[in-house]
Amino acid sequence: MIGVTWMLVGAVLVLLWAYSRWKHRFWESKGVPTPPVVPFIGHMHNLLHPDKKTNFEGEAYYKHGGSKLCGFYFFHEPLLLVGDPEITSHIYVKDFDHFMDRRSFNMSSEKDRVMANMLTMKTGEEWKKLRSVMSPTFTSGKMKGMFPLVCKKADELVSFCLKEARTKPFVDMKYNFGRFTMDTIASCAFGIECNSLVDEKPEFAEQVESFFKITPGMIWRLLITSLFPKLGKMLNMRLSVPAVDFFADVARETMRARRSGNKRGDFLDLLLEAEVSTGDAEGTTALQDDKSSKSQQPLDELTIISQSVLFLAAGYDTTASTLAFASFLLAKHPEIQHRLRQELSEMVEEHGDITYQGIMEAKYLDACLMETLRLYPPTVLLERKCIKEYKIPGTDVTISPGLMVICPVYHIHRDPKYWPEPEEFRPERFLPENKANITHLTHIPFGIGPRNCIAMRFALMETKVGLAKMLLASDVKLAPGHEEIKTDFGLGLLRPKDGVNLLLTPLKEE
Ligand code: HEM
Repeated sequence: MIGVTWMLVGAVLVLLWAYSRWKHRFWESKGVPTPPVVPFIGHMHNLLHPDKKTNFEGEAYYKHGGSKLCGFYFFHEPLLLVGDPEITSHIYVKDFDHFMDRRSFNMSSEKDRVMANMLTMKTGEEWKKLRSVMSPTFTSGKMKGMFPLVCKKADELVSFCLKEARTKPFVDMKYNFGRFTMDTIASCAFGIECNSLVDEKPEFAEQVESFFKITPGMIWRLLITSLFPKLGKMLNMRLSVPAVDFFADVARETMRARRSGNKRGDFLDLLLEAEVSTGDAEGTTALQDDKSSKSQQPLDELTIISQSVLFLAAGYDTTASTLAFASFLLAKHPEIQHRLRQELSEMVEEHGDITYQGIMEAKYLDACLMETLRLYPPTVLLERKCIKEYKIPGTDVTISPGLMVICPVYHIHRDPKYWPEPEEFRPERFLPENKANITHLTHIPFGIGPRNCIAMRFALMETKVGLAKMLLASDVKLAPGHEEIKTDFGLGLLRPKDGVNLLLTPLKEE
């Protein structure tokens, strides 16, 4: 009897193994190279491990995919890594109607309603409608209107950093830039003064940090809800962090105050004005309602709150990390810092102050930021979901709806095929006279095509003002013992791991 049981167990295992082998032949059958695969789990152990993920994708990109195409498996689910710029231009731009969506998550818990309604999570027509309502926030006219506010916050940042430099052995610029970007986005988008640079315990900035901390619990919840959605629903598993509720309350209160108060012409007003008739916060959103899609989109409370929380989170980390990496690179390369300061001083001399036009025309400032974003793109991967069957141009590979396509931004940005001596910090690559040498779609820190970063103009203005004000006020050097930077790739976001510690020397009498 025991012998029969063991034989049955053995037969089941062999069948399961054969099934797994068959599933893992998907890419082979299409002629797409794949790194060695582990039965049942595929490449999941590498893809979910924050420390291994980027190296693994790099190895796949260069060694197996020849910088073009490479197949992965998340358990048995196939994913496609696309590095070739020509194919990328088809998938992300020309044939965007086949790849409009990003990955979807099974968010069945009531507590995930705010996250589930963010622009980043929306799909198809709903995404299109919401994006067109939100896009006017970032026209150049709106940017000019926000410029004085950004300058005010940058002045506060500079005086805070110089004050710290007098009393501390070094200044943690990642921490301070994070407070600056939090205050700036809260002020520009909502008129909220959260004073993160002044408060001893800045609540906004501390809450927002929890969005970016990966915990084992989070990974488990993600795994369970994606592999066993019914179990996730039964257990009412929440994917969003509790800080979402904190920011949702802030957005709700600000919205109510704004309805009865003055308009500022900011992001919140824009969304409130789109709310031409009252939506139902408890039910489906106006964007889901076909009857309401005639001309003007009435936005319901939930949609407005979700986008507000998204802006606070998205506006905080990406720009703060960019500024922190830029200040680190400039401290490491004093000759580049000197040249940049010279350009900035000439700009101030010509325009009398830091002006919108001056900042936008400063070519070396732009080149330094572009080179920082090449070496340290805050978003290391771009994802799209195939929504209609698609034959990849120039290949015999056809992919079906549901398949995820991944563009490895970080590795493309460091591919020696496109960037000679890719590890070197060389802003000249982006000066107007050299820009023609850059291969199209090999510098993509803000993403690609119609679903790229909606706030790119704002992010560039904010980082340029922050950096310019900082460098005009102070010389920056690496603090002893902090000559190298450690990076963290969790959740596909690249951030400095243990802060960016610099020595600041004021350039003017205080
Ligand atoms: C240096 C700063 C920033 C960088 C490098 C950056 C980068 C990106 C990237 C790579 C994407 C994905 C694009 C794609 O899939 O093709 C994205 C999307 C997005 N970003 Fe940014 N971002 C920055 C700042 C900001 C700021 C300040 C905000 C808000 C105020 C913001 C809001 C968004 C939103 C809402 C999306 C989703 C767009 C959509 O799905 O339609 N980003 N960003």
